[in-house]
Amino acid sequence: MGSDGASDRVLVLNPVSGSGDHVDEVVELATDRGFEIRKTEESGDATRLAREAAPEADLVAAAGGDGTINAVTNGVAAADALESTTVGVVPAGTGNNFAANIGVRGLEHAFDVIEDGRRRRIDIGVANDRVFVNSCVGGITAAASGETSSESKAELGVLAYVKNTIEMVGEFDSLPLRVTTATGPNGERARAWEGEALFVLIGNCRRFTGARTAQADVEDGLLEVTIVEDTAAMNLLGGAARKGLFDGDSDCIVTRRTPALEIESREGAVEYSLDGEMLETETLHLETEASALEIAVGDEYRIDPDDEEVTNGGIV
Ligand SMILES: Nc1ncnc2c1ncn2[C@@H]1O[C@H](COP(=O)(O)OP(=O)(O)OP(=O)(O)O)[C@@H](O)[C@H]1O
Repeated sequence: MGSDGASDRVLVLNPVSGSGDHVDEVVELATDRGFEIRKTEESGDATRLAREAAPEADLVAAAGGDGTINAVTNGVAAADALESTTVGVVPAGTGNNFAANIGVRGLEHAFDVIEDGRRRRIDIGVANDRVFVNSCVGGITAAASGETSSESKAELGVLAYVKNTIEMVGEFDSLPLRVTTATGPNGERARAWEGEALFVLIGNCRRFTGARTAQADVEDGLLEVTIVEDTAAMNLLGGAARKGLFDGDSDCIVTRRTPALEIESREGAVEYSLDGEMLETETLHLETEASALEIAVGDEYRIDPDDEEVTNGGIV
């Protein structure tokens, strides 16, 4: 307890995330470590609970999946407390992509990390007026974003991800989009892409290309944009997943790194998934806020995931 009676550490617990069997263990671990526990009772509670807790708490932890982390971060941002409040991640969801990307391996490990781990200030993505930490995806991926199998295979590369999602969804419509990316930190020299997209994938902490690691550099002030044109789907459905495509080295995959972009639909509203939480809009403005969020990270978290010396667990 703080001197004014407010809790220094609050845990926002989603009791229905994942398979819902984490509650007893999380409550025990959190109680032992002096957390005040606030359980969600319905959809939307996590943001409100975090917003109420953040002005007083030094740390607000989110126990749930990526959607709960997203909600808690939005709550801390809404309280205007990102400067003063650290966010902790307790992975109790289905996919737990964000937790894996910041080196948090399980429930007990999460509390050890909060206790002893490093603190890093990472970028957040802002999509219209909402925050995301891991990724924002539009297209058929958005519809399938709750599915673990598709999520975990993202590490295999963008085409494996696309192929898997197509198989899961069964049918899809491509999106007529115009995507304008800023190439400089202040938005100068915009570049535009226009066409039929099967997916548009924007990674903050998460990358969709076939790189060695699924974690993107989340301290570089840039979003990693991957647009998959619908010709890629045709190739895939014909079984022609050519190897070169996995690196984005293809006519049908456009990749950009940018601090800001705008996606306009030329045919009505598009559904996007922000860390698994849905948003429907015709125009989406995305930008990074560099170093905006302080989080507790595990040993396996890499500032630069492409750094050869550290991608193999720190062994040179
Ligand atoms: N008490 C509750 N009852 C019903 N729904 C809830 C409750 N608390 C949160 N939710 C809903 O849970 C969703 C978030 O789930 P979350 O993403 O954390 O878990 P998951 O889907 O199991 O995991 P992952 O995203 O890692 O695959 C939100 O959309 C939110 O509306």
